[in-house]
Amino acid sequence: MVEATQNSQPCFLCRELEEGLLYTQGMVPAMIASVETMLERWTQHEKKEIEVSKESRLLTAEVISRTAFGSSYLEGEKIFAMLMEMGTIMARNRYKIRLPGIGKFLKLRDDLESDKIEQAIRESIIGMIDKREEKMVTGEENNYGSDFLGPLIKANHDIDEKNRISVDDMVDECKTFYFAGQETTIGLLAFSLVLLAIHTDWQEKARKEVFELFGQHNPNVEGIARLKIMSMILNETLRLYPPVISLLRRVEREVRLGKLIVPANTYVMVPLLALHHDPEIWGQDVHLFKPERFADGMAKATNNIIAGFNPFGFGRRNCVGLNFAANEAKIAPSMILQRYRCTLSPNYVHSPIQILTIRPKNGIPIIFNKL
Ligand code: HEM
Repeated sequence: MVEATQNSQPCFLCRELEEGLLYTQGMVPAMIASVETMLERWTQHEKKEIEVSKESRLLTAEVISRTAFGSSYLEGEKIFAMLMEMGTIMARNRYKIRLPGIGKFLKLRDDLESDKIEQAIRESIIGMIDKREEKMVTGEENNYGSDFLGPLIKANHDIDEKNRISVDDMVDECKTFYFAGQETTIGLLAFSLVLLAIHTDWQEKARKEVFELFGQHNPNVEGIARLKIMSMILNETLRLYPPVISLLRRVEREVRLGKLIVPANTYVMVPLLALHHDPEIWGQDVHLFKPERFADGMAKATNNIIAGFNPFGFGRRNCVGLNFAANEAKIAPSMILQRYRCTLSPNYVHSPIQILTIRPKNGIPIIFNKL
């Protein structure tokens, strides 16, 4: 079997917790409030260029801070900055070959720097946890909170050892949540806005759908589930610019893959980007933006090779944040389209680059004109 692999033994209890928390629709109001904060900022910049990748970074940070940690972006700002720094170091060292074992004795500058950042992130997260615990002890609150962090702390205090998670698990969970939840969603939001700004016919179709479902009101859970055009646009964005370009799996026992016999313990890379751009799956127009591919379902879009489209991974280690990301990626453009018509700035230079995830190298300047 080809199995998911991670650096450490996965915390399956944490995964169960994540699934429970992330599949709820209760996070929609916090997402809407975060988009409102962003749009409020935009009122100062109407008709001028807005740097959309920066805005997407702020928005996703605000959404995660509010939904997962019950705080505003400002409180989590330090952690986001440190994680970004850590991401840059990781990307810089990704393809460097090191002799096994030597890293224990010989620390390079980046190793020392990342150890320092990791310790500081840990301290910040433990600080947030301590604050919650203190409020419980003093009676200021009668639970640990209903966001993502609350149930993690509760699980850390579970009297049943089987259900208890360690402090390290809690810290790891928070880091994963901040990191996995932000970098990926920034790419989806930013590139979907680029494509809408270029393909104004699809922008109009999406706007029409948004007005039909919500009018001038904020998106609601029922309507979000019915956004068909928007879903097609987001799928096509994820196909062209998958934030995660490959998956890694370790083969647990010998397995036949087509003509290949793959021995146990081999690492197999699943190249999502290549699959998403394979003309055999998508046709000769594979490089064009054509959301209509997804109009009649996944089987039709992928020429019956459903494994050809997997932006969120697959199997039991697939992305737990899929619904969370889908909600956020539908809410933000819906609320933007209700207010603005957008066009790409002449200063835009198309330059997707992979730094852990796919992102725009030179930013995304877009001009927003009030409807
Ligand atoms: C456009 C947005 C996103 C994309 C494209 C994406 C993609 C992915 C992919 C490809 C994986 C690896 C899956 C595999 O190996 O099969 C993954 C894992 C994961 N994602 Fe996402 N993700 C997104 C958003 C999010 C969000 C918003 C969160 C949390 C709020 C999140 C949390 C996670 C976690 C915790 C894992 C690890 C799951 C595990 O190993 O059990 N992701 N994601």
